[in-house]
Amino acid sequence: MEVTARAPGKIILAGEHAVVHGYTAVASSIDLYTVFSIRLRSEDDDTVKLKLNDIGLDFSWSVRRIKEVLSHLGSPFSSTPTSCSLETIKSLATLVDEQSFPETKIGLASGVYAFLWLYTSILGFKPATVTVSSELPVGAGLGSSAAYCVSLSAALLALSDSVKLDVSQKGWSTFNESEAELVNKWAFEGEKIIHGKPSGVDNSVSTFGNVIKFKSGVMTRVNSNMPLRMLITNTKVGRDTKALVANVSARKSRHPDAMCSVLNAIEAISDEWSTIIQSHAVDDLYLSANEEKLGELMEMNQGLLLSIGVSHASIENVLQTSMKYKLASKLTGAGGGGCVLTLLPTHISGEVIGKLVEELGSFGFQSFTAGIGGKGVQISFDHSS
Ligand SMILES: Nc1ncnc2c1ncn2[C@@H]1O[C@H](COP(=O)(O)OP(=O)(O)O)[C@@H](O)[C@H]1O
Ligand SMILES: C[C@@](O)(CCOP(=O)(O)O)CC(=O)O
Ligand SMILES: [Mg+2]
Repeated sequence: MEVTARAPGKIILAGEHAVVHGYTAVASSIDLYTVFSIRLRSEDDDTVKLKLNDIGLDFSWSVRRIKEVLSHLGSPFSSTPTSCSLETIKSLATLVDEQSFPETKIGLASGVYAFLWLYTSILGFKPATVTVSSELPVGAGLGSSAAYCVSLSAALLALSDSVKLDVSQKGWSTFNESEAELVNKWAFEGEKIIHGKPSGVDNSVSTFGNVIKFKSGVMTRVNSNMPLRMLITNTKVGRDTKALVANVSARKSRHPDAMCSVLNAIEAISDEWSTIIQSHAVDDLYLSANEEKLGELMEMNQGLLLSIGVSHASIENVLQTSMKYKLASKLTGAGGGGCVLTLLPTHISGEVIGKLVEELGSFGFQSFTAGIGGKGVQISFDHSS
């Protein structure tokens, strides 16, 4: 039997970075998925194979070697989500180094550590072939790391004794609330390995889907009543969430009062976002007034993100280009490159959007739209082999 789990990426509508420091963010899932498939191998086949299709890397460890390197942990099984210690990360790095990880892709190694931690903690030392592929750009602000950790945790838990799923179901099925909570907690432990200090907003929205408000580890569902359309532009400038989050923390310790004011202002923007999208548009006039307000909030949020040091020349380029078409934009995710959101109000014509996309394309950027606010993590079972 093969288990497949898929988890969506996300856009942060307001409040990235501030949310790491306990201030509110509003985020939504998007209909681009990361998919993990796990096929258990027979017990006498001593290998765990990992195929990372998007980054073109394959790994193969013998179960015996994994056991040997992690022997200090005793039994790896844990029914409750557990953090990976620094000592264990070092051991996991040994396992990865032994497979001669290419120097040029070393920034991706933490995803493999997260895999090994979640795998051994949830499933123990079972031989298997594991494959991942994603529709999300990796490291571009659309929450690929969270979608990776959520879909991996979901597939592993589906094979463990911790959750009891109906494996005879056909097609995609969802987890119940407490199972989803367990998936979310394990995924957060994986995000910690990749990000250092994640807020938890990305793994929560990837697990539960839809639109959420998130503050100090607590998620609230937001009933969006607005038809939101965003153009997502990938500047293709690479960046690393862990480094950007650490830079903001360093700026906060250098200028605590100024940063506190900025982060409070971001929180006010997030709160207003959630109020506006929950309101029912009584007519077109009301809708376009609300769209205008959201555009202004995006401009203000972007200005504050610039002030905390996470914008980038490529992001500013997207902002200026979209401004020519009187459209508001902001970065999404950690910034420093990656993706930018441009609000597409209902009145905007397809022709104008086409022109904007073409102009952005002339800089080498790639623009696309995605469905906003769909389902969270899902699972499916294939009995054909
Ligand atoms: N499909 C994938 N295959 C391999 N690694 C992945 C994949 N998706 C995410 N990752 C891991 O997540 C990291 C990117 O996470 P991050 O810097 O938080 O950016 P984002 O979450 O915005 O895409 C990568 O360096 C890699 O370790
Ligand atoms: C910057 C931050 O708010 C969002 C990071 O999102 P991403 O990894 O860039 O998709 C960090 C966090 O909330 O954990
Ligand atoms: Mg991430």
